[in-house]
Formats: sequence, C-alpha cells, structure tokens
Amino acid sequence: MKTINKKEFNKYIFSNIKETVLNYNLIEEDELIAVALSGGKDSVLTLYALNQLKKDNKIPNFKLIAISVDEGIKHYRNHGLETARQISNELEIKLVEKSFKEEFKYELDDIYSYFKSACIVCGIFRRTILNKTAHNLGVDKLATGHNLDDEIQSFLMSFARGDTIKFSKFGPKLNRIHPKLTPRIKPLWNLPEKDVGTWAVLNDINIHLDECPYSYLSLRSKIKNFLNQTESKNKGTKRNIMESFKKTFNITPPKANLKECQLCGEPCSGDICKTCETLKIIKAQKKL
Ligand SMILES: Nc1ncnc2c1ncn2[C@@H]1O[C@H](COP(=O)(O)OP(=O)(O)OP(=O)(O)O)[C@@H](O)[C@H]1O
Repeated sequence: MKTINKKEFNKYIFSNIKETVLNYNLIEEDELIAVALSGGKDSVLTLYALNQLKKDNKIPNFKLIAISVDEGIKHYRNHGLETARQISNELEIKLVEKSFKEEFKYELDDIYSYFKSACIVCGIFRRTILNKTAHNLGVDKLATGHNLDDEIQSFLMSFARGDTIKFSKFGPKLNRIHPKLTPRIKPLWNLPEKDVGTWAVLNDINIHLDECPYSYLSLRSKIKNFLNQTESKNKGTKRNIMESFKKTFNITPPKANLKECQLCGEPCSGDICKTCETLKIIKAQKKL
C-alpha cells in the first residue's frame, strides 16, 4: 500500500479548502462566521481549516464561533458533543450548545417513530435551531461541513425525488434571501469525503466516526452506497458527476418570496413553517 506523506497531504487539504473559500468569496472582511460543529470529521476539519485561514490573515479580521446541537440520540451524539467541546477548547473558539429538548421539549429518540424517516424531522429541527441561534448571535454566515460527496448525494436525491427546486441549493454558497435567514457556506464543497477521513486518521484527530443509528433508513444512505460502489469500480465517477453538475446546472434560484411563520415568526414559504407543522404532528401523536 502507498504511504501518504502527512505534510504534503495536509498541504493539499488546506489549500483545497482555502481555494474554495477564496474563489467563491465565501468569507469577507470583518465577518462573524459560525461553524455548525457536530463533532464529526467534516465539521471538525471545517473548524480547523477556517481557524488556519484566520491565522493566515488573508481575509482581514474575520471572527469564528461554533454551534453544536444535541438532537437527543442516545449512544451517538454525546461523543460528538464531547469532541466539539474538546476541539473548540483547544482552538480557543467559543462553542454555543443547543438542544432539541431545550428548544422543542422533545428528544429525537422519543419522536422519530411518528415519521417516515427520522432524518426528515431531525433535519427540519436542526436547520431551525442552527439558523435561529446564528441569527440571534449576529452571525454573518453559517459554515457547514458538507463535502463533495454530500453535495452530489443531495443533487442525486433531488433528481430521484423530482424536486428540481432544490437544484438551486447546489454550490458552495447560499445567499441571504430573508433578513432572518443566515446564509450558508460549504468550505469543503470540493473535497471528497475519503480525503477528509484520511486527514483525520493521519493527524490523529479525536473525532467520532460512528454513523447515526437512524441514517441507514434514508434515501441519502442508499445513494451514498450506490456512489461508493460505483466509485470503487470506476475511479473518478464522483469527481465527474460534480464536474457535470458545475457545467450543466447554472441555476438562478427562483425569486424567494419568504414570509414569517404565523406561529413562531421564523422565515418560511407558507403561512406556517415546517418546524411548527412538525410540532403539531408530534403533539397529535402524543395525544393518541
Ligand atoms: N448536531 C449538529 N450540530 C451542529 N452542526 C451539525 C450537527 N449535525 C450536522 N451538523 C452540520 O451539518 C453538516 C452535515 O451534517 P451530516 O449529518 O450530513 O453529517 P456529516 O456529513 O457526517 O458531517 P460531520 O462529519 O461534520 O458530522 C455537518 O458537517 C455539520 O456542519
């Protein structure tokens, strides 16, 4: 097996991320950036890389904080949260912790069975908490650890569901479309997941590598397995899919006409936001 030169590999990883940040103008002078930190390898690398970029001072005076969300998944999230605390402490970056329990009164373990897939309710609640927290903290952009694999999985999921509106979420930067909606950036957008894993192992980073116990049920996991199998037989498939998307889909997002939810005031496209609709379903189920 070929041995990997750690120094060269780290150089490749950090210059790949730096290139994405600079080429797509993900971060600007004086901005406050929050990293959505799960404690998994992708968001941990995002925090390390943005911290390195801050030290390089190529973008003057930008500031970093981290936000972690405890969804309430026994034997899974605790390890991630410990990692998040340890790494933010090591890098001297403020960590803000939130939880489903504190925000919505329910843990994911108690409510997932009311839904077709736990990932749906988990994603809705997590997006709301991350956005609300970032907005309340005056954050300019929220950085997630989405990598090249995540991006092409999302794209193929939109194809599989015929949900073409989601194509407009493709790309490393989602602009502000409502004053209460914090723009998202994906510094790892052009980095394959395998390389993130190699970085973590080579550098002995104390991350939690467990898969979420609910993820195997999702469409994402099926597409992920399909892509991994295809890539192992046809090297370069994932990178080619990404390049095809970049060339073919130059989509202008539809003009967003977002309102504010009549129940909670968070931005949404209808009268009631997805989070409040989901909470209604849970309350109805609890009464049965
Ligand atoms: N509990 C959480 N708290 C804060 N941010 C989260 C949390 N879960 C996910 N995220 C953010 O969303 C991104 C994508 O989440 P996903 O669940 O797909 O995990 P992932 O691809 O395994 O990433 P990671 O390795 O960072 O966990 C993460 O990289 C992270 O930035």
